[in-house]
Amino acid sequence: MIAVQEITIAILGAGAWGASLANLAIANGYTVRLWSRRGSETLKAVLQDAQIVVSAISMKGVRDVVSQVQSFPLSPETIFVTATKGLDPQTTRTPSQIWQTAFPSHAVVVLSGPNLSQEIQQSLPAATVVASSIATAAEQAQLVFSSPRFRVYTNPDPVGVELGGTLKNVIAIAAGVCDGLQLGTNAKAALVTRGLTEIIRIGNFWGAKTETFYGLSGLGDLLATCNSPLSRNYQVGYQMAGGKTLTEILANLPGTAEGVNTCEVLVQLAKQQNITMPITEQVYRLLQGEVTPRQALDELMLRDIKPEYNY
Ligand SMILES: NC(=O)C1=CN([C@@H]2O[C@H](COP(=O)(O)OP(=O)(O)OC[C@H]3O[C@@H](n4cnc5c(N)ncnc54)[C@H](O)[C@@H]3O)[C@@H](O)[C@H]2O)C=CC1
Ligand SMILES: O=C(CO)COP(=O)(O)O
Repeated sequence: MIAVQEITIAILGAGAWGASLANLAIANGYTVRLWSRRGSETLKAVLQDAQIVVSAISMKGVRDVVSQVQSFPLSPETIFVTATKGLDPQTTRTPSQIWQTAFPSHAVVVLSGPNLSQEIQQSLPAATVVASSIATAAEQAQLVFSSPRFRVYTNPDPVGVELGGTLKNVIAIAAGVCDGLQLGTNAKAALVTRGLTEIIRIGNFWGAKTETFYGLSGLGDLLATCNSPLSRNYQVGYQMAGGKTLTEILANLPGTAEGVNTCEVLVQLAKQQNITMPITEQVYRLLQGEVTPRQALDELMLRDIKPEYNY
């Protein structure tokens, strides 16, 4: 068995999440090299001899970074761990699908869960999920990040785990609007629950398992993000309810709110595939400036009455 000090982990993306993941692995004794496009280390030097490559790049940079990584030699044993929560606007692919397509013979692991980075940086207790079709790769990622303050579960449904983290960002924008308009606890519960129904509906289209969405990376992350002012996506909705424009909000937001772009991709896909996503549609119209927060609420409340489920 290799000692952890001999395992080198390259972390790509030194934003809020990349830095948090680096600290977790360093605390466990791993050799960690952190790369950012504005940092002093080259990508080549960071990738040299890395057994595990973790990507915490925001979605807009993933395809570019993947193609840069492709130009360097890597051992066939190198495992990729992706922690990005977004969708590629051009292909509607998830980040793990992009990594897997570029590196078809490598194991790819998705890391996703209710993980607000500021809480993790304070060593508050949290749990997450590492998912891969290759169980040993997920187990290796589990060892890298597990600690008495960070409980890591394995899971065999990578696309389900990844989509849970990605799709909840759109519902978190709606939750921010709900709180910003002071619509109450009943409204919030209804929104989050119907949001989960919407997530499952489109997630199933992608081939994700329904049960995965009831776990940490689905319901867990939905609850965390829809209830915390630390969430950037929640902040987008909350501040829009307060009358700010999207441009004003994004100009002052610390880091990335992936839900804004994810929403656009989802609306297109839902239209193409005839999938009903009323909350996502209203979030999209709000972000586009087509409706006010109050009009979006009315549109949702005045939809045709119907059964809760089509059993
Ligand atoms: N902050 C959080 O609490 C969590 C964030 N995430 C996800 O992790 C991802 C990153 O989030 P944060 O670290 O918070 O964002 P951030 O905005 O703090 O950092 C983004 C990182 O991506 C890099 N990047 C962006 N475009 C790039 C490009 N074209 N080429 C190279 N690098 C590029 C930036 O330089 C930066 O290092 C997002 O998908 C987010 O949804 C996941 C879990 C928790
Ligand atoms: O994904 C997250 C928590 O799990 C972070 O949420 P935000 O990107 O909305 O800040």
